[in-house]
Amino acid sequence: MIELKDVSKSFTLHNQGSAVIPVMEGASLTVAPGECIALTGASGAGKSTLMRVIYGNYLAASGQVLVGGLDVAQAEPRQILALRRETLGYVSQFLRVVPRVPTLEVVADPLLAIGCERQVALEKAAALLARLNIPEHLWGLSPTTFSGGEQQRVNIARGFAHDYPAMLLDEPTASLDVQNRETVLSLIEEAKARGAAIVGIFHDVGARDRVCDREVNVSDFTPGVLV
Ligand SMILES: Nc1ncnc2c1ncn2[C@@H]1O[C@H](COP(=O)(O)OP(=O)(O)OP(=O)(O)O)[C@@H](O)[C@H]1O
Repeated sequence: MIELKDVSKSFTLHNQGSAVIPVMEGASLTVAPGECIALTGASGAGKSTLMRVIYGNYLAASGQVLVGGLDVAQAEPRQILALRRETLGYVSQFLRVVPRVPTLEVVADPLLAIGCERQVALEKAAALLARLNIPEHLWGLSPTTFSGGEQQRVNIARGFAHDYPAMLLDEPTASLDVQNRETVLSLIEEAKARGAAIVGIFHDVGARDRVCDREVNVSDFTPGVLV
């Protein structure tokens, strides 16, 4: 479902004499449907960069980045937008809040975007918000004024609204209390059970051990490092 073949990435610092910083070389990995892999490696090793390359935020310098058969490294912007709508979900650590849009709509939005019937989308959004302990009296309000933890849980609800075949999870359990952490781990297990291929960054070792089938150490892809 997700397959990287010999991917490299460098950054060109245009404001610093166009210095070129190679950050990744020979990155290859495969994630099968129903499998969850954890990206590991020291701070600065390139975990977030690899996730952004898969999501199409960063363009790989060479190699293939296949998600559901589409090579993200070669795809047109409209193909990447369709991929993100239908196939590839991304749960980042922070909610990008749109002012004035009620929480229920924020969560239902990915389902409405793929043509799901409105009532069905709102019901699924409500079920997720309830599971993640967002009090019902907040569902009609914009999450702009919510606490950090509440925004994080709204973001997770939104990320799991559509049953994406592939998902990227950036520290999905960071700073959650025990009960909500448990709910998120269950959501990940359910996504795996329905066949989602998942790549995640988990600093929570207990969470990683529970939901991840394998670890991929991105330090192995650091340029100049012999493996
Ligand atoms: N937009 C960018 N421009 C220039 N360099 C970048 C950019 N993004 C990342 N880097 C560099 O790429 C390297 C990898 O960074 P990355 O954020 O992927 O590491 P990480 O493993 O996710 O770290 P952490 O665990 O601290 O979040 C770092 O040296 C970083 O400075």
